Amino acid sequence: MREQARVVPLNRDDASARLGEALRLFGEISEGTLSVDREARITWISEPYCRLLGIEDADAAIGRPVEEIIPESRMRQVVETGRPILLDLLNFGEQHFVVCRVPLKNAAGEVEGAMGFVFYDRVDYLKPILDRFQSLQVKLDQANAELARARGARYSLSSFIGVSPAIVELKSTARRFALREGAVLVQGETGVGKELLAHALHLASARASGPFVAVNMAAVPETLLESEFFGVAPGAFTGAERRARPGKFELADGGTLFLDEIGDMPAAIQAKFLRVLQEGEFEALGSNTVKHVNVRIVAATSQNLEAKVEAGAFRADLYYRLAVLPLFVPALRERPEDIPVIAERILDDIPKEPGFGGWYLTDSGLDVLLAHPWPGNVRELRNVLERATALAECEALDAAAIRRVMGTSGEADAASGAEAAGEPLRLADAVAQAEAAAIRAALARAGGDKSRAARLLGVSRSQLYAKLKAFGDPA
Ligand SMILES: Nc1ncnc2c1ncn2[C@@H]1O[C@H](COP(=O)(O)OP(=O)(O)OP(=O)(O)O)[C@@H](O)[C@H]1O
Repeated sequence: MREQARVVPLNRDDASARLGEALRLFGEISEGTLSVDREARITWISEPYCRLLGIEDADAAIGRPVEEIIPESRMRQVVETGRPILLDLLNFGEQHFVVCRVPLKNAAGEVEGAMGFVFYDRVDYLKPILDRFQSLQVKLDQANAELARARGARYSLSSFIGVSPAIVELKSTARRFALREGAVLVQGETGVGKELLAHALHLASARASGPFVAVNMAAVPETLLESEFFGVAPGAFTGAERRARPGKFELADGGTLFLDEIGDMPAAIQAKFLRVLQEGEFEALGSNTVKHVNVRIVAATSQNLEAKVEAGAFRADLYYRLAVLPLFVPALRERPEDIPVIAERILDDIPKEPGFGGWYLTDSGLDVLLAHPWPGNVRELRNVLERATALAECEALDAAAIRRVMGTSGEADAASGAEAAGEPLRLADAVAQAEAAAIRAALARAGGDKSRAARLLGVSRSQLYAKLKAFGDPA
């Protein structure tokens, strides 16, 4: 038996009597009823509604602000605006209710409170819409969970391998910096693990459960950087971009925004960026609404940013904002004691052949690694080991197995490995070798500045970046 709603007597005149009758009817078909006073404090709640909400003592709810009992309630909005919300979905924990909320007014038209009616899925005609809503909600939750996983940081400080005094000290400084809120600037040659360190900083910070969002300045075409960072308001452009799109700042709200290759940030974006760092606010493209975000910045560069500032190619004020907490990752050749431990970890991660015990370096193999200058640092070391294991005949990697994939120039190159092994050189490999050589020469002439190197090569920054990624060894 459904309980009759005990509606406040409203028979002061005909109109209020009719309203009272309507409310009673609503109360009869609804599966829960609630009333609040003009301060949105609960004045009455029906027993079925208490059961739906899992409330044992209805009296204990009386007099409490409605949000204390139903956090997502919008009854306060109804008493504040005097306008009903005739059809709405209310989330309560895992449950979703269809609700209807109406204001209660006195003869003078003043709001005295509000009534809310709840319809659960036992009401047949609501079942299809609730089922559909619930299945969409499940899909949305799954998509959000996947997105959060993809955006989350993957590497903690324990994945940053190193036993050299420089790395031990770097990790201890990073641990302290992680707990602070200032921007971190990670500097070091390409492939030394700056991105890995950025992930680790995020995971060791109070923001660890928030998003980790990365943007590579060199990989995004200059014309798209602004929308990438600040997002696009609905209708900002015609055609494909008609829909709103959040920018990386918004996506990183409550977490960390990692800016890789910060030295490549175009001057036009630098000014806008500085404003966000100073004021914590920005406007999406095509919008004049200011958005506020709480984002921690971790930036990385393999260029000498101070020299860029002196040359006027990077704003000094932005540099000081970014380099509040500076970290420097030394090159691999300056810490040879890290090579055996990093190599061991990399080999552990490489899938083993069935029946194999696992990859390992012989003394002569290790000597070759120790003698190499590693211009591409740990990334190059990883590539060498991956290639060596791909071509190796047994699990022991000796000097010959390593040299074979290092090429005569001492750099990792699968094609030259094949050549050395007497295998025919495919045209694609030959082209790739020539491209890699041209890129290395351009990077050397440009002092590691990828924008300049791209100009020298006559390609865009993003094209150069794509090539570097494809070669796996940008040095
Ligand atoms: N200390 C380390 N321990 C384990 N792996 C490492 C270490 N340093 C770097 N690596 C690995 O080397 C590769 C390159 O690292 P990462 O991309 O972080 O370098 P980077 O300095 O950001 O390079 P770039 O400047 O080219 O973007 C990654 O596969 C990373 O996991």
